[in-house]
Amino acid sequence: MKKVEFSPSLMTMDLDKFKEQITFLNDHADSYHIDIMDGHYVPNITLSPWFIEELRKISDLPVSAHLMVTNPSFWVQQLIDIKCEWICMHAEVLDGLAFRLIDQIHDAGLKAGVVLNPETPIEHIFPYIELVDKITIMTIDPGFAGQRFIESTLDKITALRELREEKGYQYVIEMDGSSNRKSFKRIDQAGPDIYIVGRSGLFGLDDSIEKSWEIMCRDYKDMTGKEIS
Ligand SMILES: O=C(CO)[C@H](O)[C@H](O)[C@H](O)COP(=O)(O)O
Ligand SMILES: [Co+2]
Repeated sequence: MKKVEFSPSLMTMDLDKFKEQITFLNDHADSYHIDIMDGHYVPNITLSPWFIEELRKISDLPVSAHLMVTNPSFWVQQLIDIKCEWICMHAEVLDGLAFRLIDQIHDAGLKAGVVLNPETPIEHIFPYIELVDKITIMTIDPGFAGQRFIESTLDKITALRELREEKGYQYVIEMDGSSNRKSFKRIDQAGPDIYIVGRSGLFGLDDSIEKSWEIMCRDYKDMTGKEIS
């Protein structure tokens, strides 16, 4: 059974404890989730390629950029330039661009992901599903932490797992949005490979990142019976 991975969403970390939290998470998390928003695709602005370069000064963990932007071509090149391991684009802004950008990311030796909003069906990406390395299912409306968990989106995770099994596709499945004690059980039943954990599932649990991680592990075990190794 492949190990489930946990990827902290650093837009929800405590920036006044940046070095302390990253130093601890380097030994516990599987990767970092970096939300890049342009204030247009979503009404918010958060992290950036510059933030990734600052992070890389004290971390070697893989970085996955979640692009919530209207013009992905602009941001993809910037992320290629800094060799961001995973570049994940919203399917809703890829019409006429998907094959070109996925090729561009792969030609740079990096991994291409696609992200689906709650109302976007998995059928939307069928034309290029066999090309992507990761599919992220938004379990909330994008743009902010603390949003309502949309349970019906979990059906897409189950469908993607079954499709991967049936067709032999290679993508990993990631969930993004309000994963925490209240939702872990239902998310686990859907079966993603990667959990994004943000304020509600990790950083907001305690003032100490060590304690927050301990509480998250306890919450996950209480709700799923599984250890976060
Ligand atoms: O994409 C995002 C928001 O649009 C973020 O990666 C996460 O969903 C967000 O950080 C989740 O935080 P929460 O406290 O679990 O809501
Ligand atoms: Co995200």
